[in-house]
Amino acid sequence: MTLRGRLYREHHAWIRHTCGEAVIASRDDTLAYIEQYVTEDDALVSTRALGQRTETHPVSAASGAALRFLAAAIDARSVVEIGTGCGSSGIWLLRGMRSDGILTSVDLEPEYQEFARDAYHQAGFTANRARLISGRALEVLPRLRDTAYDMVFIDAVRAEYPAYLAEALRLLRRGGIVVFNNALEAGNTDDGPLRVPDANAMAIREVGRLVREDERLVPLLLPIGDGLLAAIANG
Ligand SMILES: C[S@@+](CC[C@H](N)C(=O)[O-])C[C@H]1O[C@@H](n2cnc3c(N)ncnc32)[C@H](O)[C@@H]1O
Repeated sequence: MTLRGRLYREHHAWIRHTCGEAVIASRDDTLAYIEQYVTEDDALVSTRALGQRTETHPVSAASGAALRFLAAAIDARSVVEIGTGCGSSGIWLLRGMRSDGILTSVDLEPEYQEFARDAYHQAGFTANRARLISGRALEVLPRLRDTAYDMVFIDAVRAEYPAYLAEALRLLRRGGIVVFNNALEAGNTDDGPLRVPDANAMAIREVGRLVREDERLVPLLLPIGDGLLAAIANG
C-alpha cells in the first residue's frame, strides 16, 4: 500500500473511532463489526440458544439480516426454506416477508420443527404463516409447485447443494432469489494422491461455479456468517 493510501485509511479509521462507530482497521474488525451491526431481539436470542444446544447451527445475525433484507426487497409472499433447524432463519425470513406471506420450511427432524413452531409463535407470528414439512428435502421439493415461489433459502446437506439448486430454479418465479448458507465454509477440496476430497466442500465449490456461470442468474457472494451466496433467477 502507498503511503498516501495508508494515511487515508488510518485517517478514516481514526474518524470512525472518535465518532464511536466501527473501527475498520483490519478485515477481521470489518467482519466482526458487520456481524454485530444488526442485533438480535429476545425471540432470536432464545432461538439461537436452543439452536446451539441442539447443534442445529442457527444462521448468524448478519446472515439473518441479509435474508430479511432480501425477502423485504422483493416483497416476498412465498418462501421455501430447506433446513428449518430450530427456527432462527425462519424468523428472519418471516420478518422480511409480506404480512400475509407463507414460509414453507422443510426439515428431516420433526422435533426441530416443533421447536421452530414455538419460536415463530414467540416471535409473534400466527401459526398460518408457516407450513412445516418434515422429510428429506430431495423427496419433498419435487412435490412443490413450479415457479410458485419468490425466494428459496438453502441450509441443509452441503453435498446436496447442486441438487437443491436445480430444484430452486424450478420453484422460483422470474426475478425470484435463491440463497445458499455456508457458501464459504472451509473444507478440503484437494483431490491429490494423499488426500480424500470432502464431498461437502466439493459440492459447495460446485454450486458456486454453477451459480456464477449460469447466464440466467445474477450472482452475489457475501462474506457474512460462513458465506452467503445469493442469485436472482432471471430465466
Ligand atoms: C444448519 S441446520 C438449519 C439451521 C436453520 N436454518 C437456522 O437458522 O436455525 C440444518 C438442518 O437441516 C436438516 N437436515 C439434514 N438433512 C436434511 C435433509 N436431507 N433434508 C431436509 N433437512 C435436512 C437438519 O435436521 C437441520 O435441522
